Amino acid sequence: MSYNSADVSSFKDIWVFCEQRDGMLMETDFELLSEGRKLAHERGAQLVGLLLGENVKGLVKELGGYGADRVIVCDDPRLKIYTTDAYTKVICDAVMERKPEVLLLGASNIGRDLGPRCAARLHTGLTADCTHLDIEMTKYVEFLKEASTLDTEAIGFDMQDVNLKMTRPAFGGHLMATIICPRFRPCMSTVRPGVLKKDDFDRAKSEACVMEIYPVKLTESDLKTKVLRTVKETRELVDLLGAEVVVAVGRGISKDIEKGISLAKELADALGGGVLGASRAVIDSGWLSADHQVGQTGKTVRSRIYVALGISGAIQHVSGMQNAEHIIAINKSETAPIFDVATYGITGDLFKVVPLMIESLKEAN
Ligand SMILES: Cc1cc2nc3c(=O)[nH]c(=O)nc-3n(C[C@H](O)[C@H](O)[C@H](O)COP(=O)(O)OP(=O)(O)OC[C@H]3O[C@@H](n4cnc5c(N)ncnc54)[C@H](O)[C@@H]3O)c2cc1C
Repeated sequence: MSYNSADVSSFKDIWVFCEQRDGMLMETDFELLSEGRKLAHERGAQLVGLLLGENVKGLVKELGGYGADRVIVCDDPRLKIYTTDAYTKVICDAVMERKPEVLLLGASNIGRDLGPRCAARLHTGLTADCTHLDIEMTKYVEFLKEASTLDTEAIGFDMQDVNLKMTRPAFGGHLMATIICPRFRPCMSTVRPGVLKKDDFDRAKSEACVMEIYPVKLTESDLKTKVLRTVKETRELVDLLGAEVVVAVGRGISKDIEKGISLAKELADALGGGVLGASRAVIDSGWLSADHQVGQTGKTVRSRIYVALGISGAIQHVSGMQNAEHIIAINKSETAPIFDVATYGITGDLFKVVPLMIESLKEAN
């Protein structure tokens, strides 16, 4: 098999690594497929899911419903539980043989481990932790303005001049960097869970999706680690990603931490099954566990309601909650930047304002 990552014209199609754990697909898979669908449409390419695991064929139609034209299934008992060696080997084999133009992975713990390994082995570039993807069409549009035909060959336009634009926060989140990988393929990117919008499930697309079984070639020497047992953390983690309502606390609760947290929980309940979030200041101070963190180095939420209690609104926090539908900010400083993104802002002491909100909500219910 000849593989040369610099031979960019021999690569085509958009691939999405579809992560599953215990036979359950991740929400990020659907977000990536929905975005991948748009990219594939613009490139006139196929959208292909890459699914690794054991007995996972039953998941193919679900991936089709979110846009995959085809799903390549690598089914093997040695892929049941994720290991870096086995997954890297199988993915790189498939990529070297089929040569996709783009390979997208979720920036989950697994994606963050797997992406760089594969990129190094495939001799290509990777943009980690992206928040936005786009196809660079500028040159194409310029050509079309001059041309009288859509036939790119006839106008001498090289479609390989079209690049995937991968955007991610840089310099501590103070600016957004857009990165391209013009000389090598595939263009690889890990994308933060929750930032891309997932489409609705489409039954017709699901039915039309084609499954392809890829022969897994693994030998004992490919596997350097063995998972002996998996110990699940018994503590219940908060589900910020799927939450409809998030009430988040910041350093503004420092006057009485326990009271601040319990008020936030009470408000979350009064708003209807809300989930407790936090700024990084709260996590770094050890007041709440890391799974509560919202922001650039935490989770990205798209809740219907987001309440920020005593949070200043630093760019790194805002990048994780600005897509919420209704943002309610309570801060004692009227110049706090959180008010710039808030739908409703209340200037005041959270310890006085929140009990009044809870009371009115209880009365209204
Ligand atoms: C690389 C990098 C990544 C980062 N990632 C994240 C991230 O993922 N998430 C994140 O949140 N941060 C992140 N940060 C940190 C971020 O820059 C801020 O330091 C942090 O968000 C501040 O948290 P805060 O708003 O709770 O605290 P502060 O900035 O200290 O703000 C506290 C606010 O509370 C208000 N207040 C005080 N008392 C009261 C009261 N009684 N009632 C009402 N309001 C009150 C104050 O007016 C103030 O606005 C990151 C930073 C870096 C450099």
